[in-house]
Amino acid sequence: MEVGFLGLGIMGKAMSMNLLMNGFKVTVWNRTLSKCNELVAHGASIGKTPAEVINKCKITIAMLSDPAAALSVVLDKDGVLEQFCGGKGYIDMSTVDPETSCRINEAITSKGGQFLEAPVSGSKQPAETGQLVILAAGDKALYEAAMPAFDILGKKSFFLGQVGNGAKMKLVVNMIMGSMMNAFSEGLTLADRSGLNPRDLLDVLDLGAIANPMFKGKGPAMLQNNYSPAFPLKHQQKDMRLALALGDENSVPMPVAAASNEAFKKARSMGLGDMDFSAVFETLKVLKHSS
Ligand SMILES: NC(=O)C1=CN([C@@H]2O[C@H](COP(=O)(O)OP(=O)(O)OC[C@H]3O[C@@H](n4cnc5c(N)ncnc54)[C@H](OP(=O)(O)O)[C@@H]3O)[C@@H](O)[C@H]2O)C=CC1
Ligand SMILES: O=CC(=O)O
Repeated sequence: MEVGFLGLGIMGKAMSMNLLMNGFKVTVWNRTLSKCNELVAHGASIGKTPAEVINKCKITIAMLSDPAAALSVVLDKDGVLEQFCGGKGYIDMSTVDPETSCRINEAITSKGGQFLEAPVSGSKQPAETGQLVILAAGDKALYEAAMPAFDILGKKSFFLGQVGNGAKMKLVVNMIMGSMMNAFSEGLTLADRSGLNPRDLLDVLDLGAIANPMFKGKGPAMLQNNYSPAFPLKHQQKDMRLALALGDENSVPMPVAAASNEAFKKARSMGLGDMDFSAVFETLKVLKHSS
Protein backbone atom coordinates (compact mmCIF):
# COMPACT_ATOMS: atom_id res chain seq x y z
CA MET A 1 0.00 0.00 0.00
CA GLU A 2 1.23 3.52 -0.80
CA VAL A 3 0.60 6.47 1.52
CA GLY A 4 1.64 10.08 1.81
CA PHE A 5 2.70 11.43 5.21
CA LEU A 6 2.73 15.13 6.13
CA GLY A 7 4.45 16.21 9.35
CA LEU A 8 7.52 14.47 10.75
CA GLY A 9 7.62 15.71 14.33
CA ILE A 10 7.96 13.36 17.31
CA MET A 11 4.82 11.43 16.34
CA GLY A 12 4.87 11.71 12.54
CA LYS A 13 8.46 10.53 12.27
CA ALA A 14 7.80 7.45 14.40
CA MET A 15 4.52 6.64 12.64
CA SER A 16 5.83 7.06 9.10
CA MET A 17 8.93 5.02 9.95
CA ASN A 18 6.71 2.28 11.32
CA LEU A 19 4.71 2.19 8.08
CA LEU A 20 7.92 2.12 6.06
CA MET A 21 9.39 -0.72 8.13
CA ASN A 22 6.20 -2.71 7.63
CA GLY A 23 6.26 -2.70 3.85
CA PHE A 24 4.32 0.47 3.00
CA LYS A 25 5.58 2.78 0.25
CA VAL A 26 5.66 6.19 1.93
CA THR A 27 6.07 9.66 0.43
CA VAL A 28 6.90 12.20 3.14
CA TRP A 29 6.81 15.98 3.50
CA ASN A 30 7.75 18.17 6.43
CA ARG A 31 7.79 21.98 6.69
CA THR A 32 11.44 21.76 7.71
CA LEU A 33 12.39 19.57 4.77
CA SER A 34 15.68 18.34 6.27
CA LYS A 35 13.65 16.25 8.74
CA CYS A 36 12.71 14.02 5.77
CA ASN A 37 16.31 12.83 5.35
CA GLU A 38 16.18 10.01 7.90
CA LEU A 39 12.99 8.63 6.36
CA VAL A 40 14.46 8.90 2.87
CA ALA A 41 17.53 6.97 4.09
CA HIS A 42 15.11 4.17 5.03
CA GLY A 43 13.44 4.12 1.62
CA ALA A 44 10.80 6.86 1.71
CA SER A 45 10.22 9.18 -1.23
CA ILE A 46 10.02 12.91 -0.68
CA GLY A 47 7.42 15.44 -1.79
CA LYS A 48 8.63 19.04 -1.88
CA THR A 49 5.17 20.38 -0.99
CA PRO A 50 1.96 18.92 0.48
CA ALA A 51 0.39 19.34 -2.99
CA GLU A 52 3.13 17.16 -4.51
CA VAL A 53 2.44 14.39 -1.98
CA ILE A 54 -1.31 14.52 -2.64
CA ASN A 55 -0.71 14.39 -6.38
CA LYS A 56 1.28 11.17 -5.94
CA CYS A 57 -0.72 9.30 -3.29
CA LYS A 58 -4.27 8.03 -3.10
CA ILE A 59 -4.30 8.24 0.70
CA THR A 60 -2.37 10.87 2.68
CA ILE A 61 -1.98 11.06 6.47
CA ALA A 62 -1.18 14.28 8.36
CA MET A 63 0.30 14.59 11.87
CA LEU A 64 0.72 18.30 12.61
CA SER A 65 1.11 20.38 15.74
CA ASP A 66 -2.17 22.26 16.14
CA PRO A 67 -5.27 23.70 14.40
CA ALA A 68 -3.31 26.51 12.70
CA ALA A 69 -0.81 24.05 11.22
CA ALA A 70 -3.52 21.56 10.18
CA LEU A 71 -5.46 24.29 8.35
CA SER A 72 -2.41 25.91 6.77
CA VAL A 73 -1.16 22.62 5.27
CA VAL A 74 -4.54 22.06 3.63
CA LEU A 75 -5.52 25.58 2.56
CA ASP A 76 -2.32 27.55 1.87
CA LYS A 77 -0.35 27.83 -1.36
CA ASP A 78 1.10 24.47 -2.48
CA GLY A 79 -1.20 22.89 0.08
CA VAL A 80 -3.25 19.70 0.09
CA LEU A 81 -6.32 21.24 -1.52
CA GLU A 82 -4.52 22.33 -4.69
CA GLN A 83 -4.21 18.74 -5.87
CA PHE A 84 -7.25 17.18 -4.25
CA CYS A 85 -9.79 15.38 -6.41
CA GLY A 86 -12.29 12.52 -6.29
CA GLY A 87 -10.84 9.10 -5.46
CA LYS A 88 -8.33 10.50 -2.97
CA GLY A 89 -8.50 10.30 0.83
CA TYR A 90 -7.08 12.60 3.52
CA ILE A 91 -6.61 11.44 7.12
CA ASP A 92 -5.72 14.06 9.71
CA MET A 93 -4.32 12.42 12.86
CA SER A 94 -3.32 15.71 14.55
CA THR A 95 -5.05 16.73 17.79
CA VAL A 96 -7.30 19.64 16.85
CA ASP A 97 -10.73 20.98 17.86
CA PRO A 98 -13.91 19.69 16.20
CA GLU A 99 -14.41 22.98 14.29
CA THR A 100 -11.00 22.68 12.61
CA SER A 101 -11.73 19.10 11.64
CA CYS A 102 -15.09 20.14 10.17
CA ARG A 103 -13.46 22.94 8.14
CA ILE A 104 -10.93 20.50 6.70
CA ASN A 105 -13.70 18.01 5.98
CA GLU A 106 -15.65 20.65 4.05
CA ALA A 107 -12.58 21.67 2.04
CA ILE A 108 -11.69 18.08 1.12
CA THR A 109 -15.23 16.94 0.31
CA SER A 110 -15.86 20.10 -1.77
CA LYS A 111 -13.18 18.70 -4.10
CA GLY A 112 -14.89 15.30 -4.20
CA GLY A 113 -12.40 13.70 -1.79
CA GLN A 114 -12.89 11.60 1.35
CA PHE A 115 -11.92 12.81 4.83
CA LEU A 116 -11.28 11.05 8.10
CA GLU A 117 -10.09 12.59 11.36
CA ALA A 118 -8.09 10.09 13.37
CA PRO A 119 -6.34 11.60 16.40
CA VAL A 120 -4.45 9.15 18.56
CA SER A 121 -4.05 8.38 22.21
CA GLY A 122 -0.54 7.26 23.07
CA SER A 123 2.78 9.01 22.91
CA LYS A 124 6.22 8.65 21.32
CA GLN A 125 6.87 5.08 22.45
CA PRO A 126 3.45 3.71 21.43
CA ALA A 127 3.96 5.47 18.08
CA GLU A 128 7.28 3.70 17.64
CA THR A 129 5.90 0.31 18.62
CA GLY A 130 2.53 0.51 16.82
CA GLN A 131 0.54 0.65 20.06
CA LEU A 132 -1.51 3.81 19.50
CA VAL A 133 -5.25 3.99 20.11
CA ILE A 134 -6.88 5.49 17.01
CA LEU A 135 -9.98 7.66 17.44
CA ALA A 136 -11.41 7.93 13.93
CA ALA A 137 -14.53 9.65 12.64
CA GLY A 138 -15.81 10.74 9.25
CA ASP A 139 -15.83 8.78 6.01
CA LYS A 140 -16.43 5.09 6.87
CA ALA A 141 -15.19 3.82 3.51
CA LEU A 142 -11.89 5.67 3.99
CA TYR A 143 -11.68 4.24 7.52
CA GLU A 144 -11.96 0.75 6.09
CA ALA A 145 -9.47 1.49 3.30
CA ALA A 146 -7.00 2.83 5.88
CA MET A 147 -7.32 -0.18 8.19
CA PRO A 148 -4.10 -1.87 6.97
CA ALA A 149 -2.21 1.28 7.98
CA PHE A 150 -4.12 1.66 11.26
CA ASP A 151 -3.33 -1.96 12.10
CA ILE A 152 0.38 -1.10 11.85
CA LEU A 153 0.11 2.18 13.75
CA GLY A 154 -2.21 1.15 16.54
CA LYS A 155 -3.34 -1.60 18.89
CA LYS A 156 -7.01 -0.62 18.56
CA SER A 157 -9.04 1.61 16.25
CA PHE A 158 -12.42 3.13 17.10
CA PHE A 159 -14.85 4.52 14.52
CA LEU A 160 -16.81 7.19 16.38
CA GLY A 161 -19.26 8.45 13.73
CA GLN A 162 -19.40 11.95 12.27
CA VAL A 163 -16.44 14.30 11.85
CA GLY A 164 -15.75 16.08 15.13
CA ASN A 165 -16.37 13.07 17.34
CA GLY A 166 -12.75 11.89 17.07
CA ALA A 167 -11.47 15.34 18.05
CA LYS A 168 -13.92 15.54 20.95
CA MET A 169 -12.91 12.11 22.29
CA LYS A 170 -9.23 13.00 22.06
CA LEU A 171 -9.75 16.31 23.89
CA VAL A 172 -11.73 14.63 26.68
CA VAL A 173 -8.98 12.03 27.15
CA ASN A 174 -6.20 14.63 27.18
CA MET A 175 -8.13 16.93 29.51
CA ILE A 176 -8.22 14.04 32.01
CA MET A 177 -4.55 13.24 31.40
CA GLY A 178 -3.44 16.85 31.92
CA SER A 179 -5.40 17.14 35.16
CA MET A 180 -3.92 13.86 36.39
CA MET A 181 -0.41 15.11 35.66
CA ASN A 182 -1.03 18.19 37.79
CA ALA A 183 -2.46 16.18 40.69
CA PHE A 184 0.53 13.82 40.43
CA SER A 185 2.99 16.75 40.47
CA GLU A 186 1.29 18.24 43.52
CA GLY A 187 1.39 14.84 45.25
CA LEU A 188 5.11 14.38 44.60
CA THR A 189 5.78 17.90 45.86
CA LEU A 190 3.63 17.44 48.97
CA ALA A 191 5.32 14.14 49.78
CA ASP A 192 8.75 15.73 49.48
CA ARG A 193 7.96 18.92 51.39
CA SER A 194 6.25 17.05 54.23
CA GLY A 195 9.31 14.91 54.81
CA LEU A 196 8.43 11.76 52.85
CA ASN A 197 10.55 10.12 50.19
CA PRO A 198 8.72 10.73 46.86
CA ARG A 199 10.16 7.44 45.57
CA ASP A 200 8.18 5.65 48.28
CA LEU A 201 5.09 7.49 47.03
CA LEU A 202 5.72 6.09 43.51
CA ASP A 203 5.85 2.56 44.94
CA VAL A 204 2.70 3.08 47.01
CA LEU A 205 0.78 4.54 44.04
CA ASP A 206 1.86 1.71 41.79
CA LEU A 207 0.32 -0.90 44.09
CA GLY A 208 -3.04 0.79 44.57
CA ALA A 209 -6.25 1.56 42.73
CA ILE A 210 -4.82 4.63 40.97
CA ALA A 211 -1.78 2.85 39.49
CA ASN A 212 -1.35 3.77 35.83
CA PRO A 213 1.34 3.65 33.11
CA MET A 214 1.76 7.44 33.14
CA PHE A 215 2.70 7.70 36.83
CA LYS A 216 4.90 4.60 36.53
CA GLY A 217 6.60 5.74 33.33
CA LYS A 218 7.09 9.44 34.05
CA GLY A 219 7.49 9.51 37.84
CA PRO A 220 11.13 8.32 38.12
CA ALA A 221 12.25 10.70 35.34
CA MET A 222 10.43 13.64 36.98
CA LEU A 223 12.25 13.00 40.24
CA GLN A 224 15.50 13.35 38.28
CA ASN A 225 14.34 16.57 36.60
CA ASN A 226 14.38 14.72 33.27
CA TYR A 227 11.75 16.12 30.91
CA SER A 228 13.04 14.81 27.59
CA PRO A 229 9.99 15.42 25.38
CA ALA A 230 7.68 12.56 24.43
CA PHE A 231 4.55 14.73 24.54
CA PRO A 232 5.58 18.40 24.39
CA LEU A 233 4.05 20.56 27.11
CA LYS A 234 2.93 23.20 24.59
CA HIS A 235 0.72 20.56 22.92
CA GLN A 236 -0.77 19.45 26.25
CA GLN A 237 -1.61 23.09 27.03
CA LYS A 238 -3.18 23.43 23.58
CA ASP A 239 -5.31 20.36 24.32
CA MET A 240 -6.41 21.74 27.71
CA ARG A 241 -7.35 25.03 26.03
CA LEU A 242 -9.35 23.27 23.33
CA ALA A 243 -11.04 20.96 25.87
CA LEU A 244 -12.02 23.98 27.98
CA ALA A 245 -13.57 25.56 24.87
CA LEU A 246 -15.55 22.35 24.36
CA GLY A 247 -16.65 22.64 27.99
CA ASP A 248 -17.76 26.25 27.36
CA GLU A 249 -19.82 25.20 24.35
CA ASN A 250 -21.54 22.49 26.36
CA SER A 251 -21.90 24.44 29.64
CA VAL A 252 -19.79 21.91 31.51
CA PRO A 253 -18.02 23.37 34.55
CA MET A 254 -14.41 22.13 34.62
CA PRO A 255 -12.62 23.85 37.51
CA VAL A 256 -9.98 21.13 37.77
CA ALA A 257 -9.12 21.34 34.07
CA ALA A 258 -9.11 25.14 34.22
CA ALA A 259 -6.61 25.12 37.09
CA SER A 260 -4.49 22.59 35.21
CA ASN A 261 -4.52 24.79 32.13
CA GLU A 262 -3.22 27.69 34.24
CA ALA A 263 -0.38 25.49 35.50
CA PHE A 264 0.55 24.49 31.93
CA LYS A 265 0.40 28.16 30.88
CA LYS A 266 2.70 29.04 33.75
CA ALA A 267 5.11 26.30 32.63
CA ARG A 268 5.05 27.70 29.09
CA SER A 269 5.83 31.16 30.46
CA MET A 270 8.85 29.61 32.19
CA GLY A 271 10.16 28.45 28.80
CA LEU A 272 9.18 24.78 29.29
CA GLY A 273 6.88 24.46 26.24
CA ASP A 274 9.19 22.18 24.29
CA MET A 275 9.87 19.93 27.29
CA ASP A 276 7.72 16.93 28.12
CA PHE A 277 4.37 17.87 29.66
CA SER A 278 5.55 16.36 32.96
CA ALA A 279 7.71 19.50 33.28
CA VAL A 280 4.63 21.16 34.77
CA PHE A 281 6.13 19.70 37.98
CA GLU A 282 8.70 22.54 37.80
CA THR A 283 6.01 25.17 38.42
CA LEU A 284 5.69 23.87 41.97
CA LYS A 285 9.42 24.12 42.60
CA VAL A 286 9.30 27.84 41.81
CA LEU A 287 6.91 28.27 44.73
CA LYS A 288 9.46 26.65 47.03
CA HIS A 289 12.23 29.03 45.96
CA SER A 290 10.11 32.14 46.36
CA SER A 291 8.74 31.31 49.83
N1 LIG B 1 3.88 13.69 21.17
C1 LIG B 1 2.85 12.99 21.66
O1 LIG B 1 3.01 12.25 22.64
C2 LIG B 1 1.50 13.06 21.04
C3 LIG B 1 1.12 14.11 20.22
N2 LIG B 1 -0.15 14.13 19.70
C4 LIG B 1 -0.56 15.20 18.82
O2 LIG B 1 0.04 14.94 17.56
C5 LIG B 1 0.39 16.15 16.90
C6 LIG B 1 1.88 16.16 16.61
O3 LIG B 1 2.57 16.04 17.82
P1 LIG B 1 4.16 15.91 17.89
O4 LIG B 1 4.66 15.07 16.79
O5 LIG B 1 4.47 15.55 19.29
O6 LIG B 1 4.57 17.43 17.64
P2 LIG B 1 5.95 18.06 17.17
O7 LIG B 1 5.96 19.43 17.75
O8 LIG B 1 7.07 17.15 17.43
O9 LIG B 1 5.77 18.16 15.56
C7 LIG B 1 4.89 19.08 15.01
C8 LIG B 1 4.85 18.91 13.51
O10 LIG B 1 3.98 19.93 12.95
C9 LIG B 1 4.72 20.67 11.98
N3 LIG B 1 4.22 22.04 11.92
C10 LIG B 1 4.06 22.91 12.95
N4 LIG B 1 3.55 24.08 12.49
C11 LIG B 1 3.40 23.94 11.15
C12 LIG B 1 2.90 24.80 10.13
N5 LIG B 1 2.45 26.03 10.40
N6 LIG B 1 2.89 24.34 8.87
C13 LIG B 1 3.33 23.08 8.61
N7 LIG B 1 3.80 22.21 9.51
C14 LIG B 1 3.83 22.65 10.79
C15 LIG B 1 6.17 20.60 12.43
O11 LIG B 1 7.02 20.93 11.36
P3 LIG B 1 8.54 21.44 11.63
O12 LIG B 1 9.33 20.20 11.83
O13 LIG B 1 8.90 22.19 10.42
O14 LIG B 1 8.48 22.31 12.86
C16 LIG B 1 6.22 19.13 12.83
O15 LIG B 1 6.29 18.30 11.72
C17 LIG B 1 -0.07 17.27 17.83
O16 LIG B 1 -1.36 17.67 17.45
C18 LIG B 1 -0.11 16.59 19.20
O17 LIG B 1 -1.01 17.24 20.08
C19 LIG B 1 -1.06 13.13 19.94
C20 LIG B 1 -0.72 12.07 20.71
C21 LIG B 1 0.57 11.97 21.37
O1 LIG C 1 -1.63 13.21 23.43
C1 LIG C 1 -0.83 12.62 24.12
C2 LIG C 1 -0.93 11.23 24.49
O2 LIG C 1 -0.04 10.73 25.21
O3 LIG C 1 -1.92 10.59 24.10
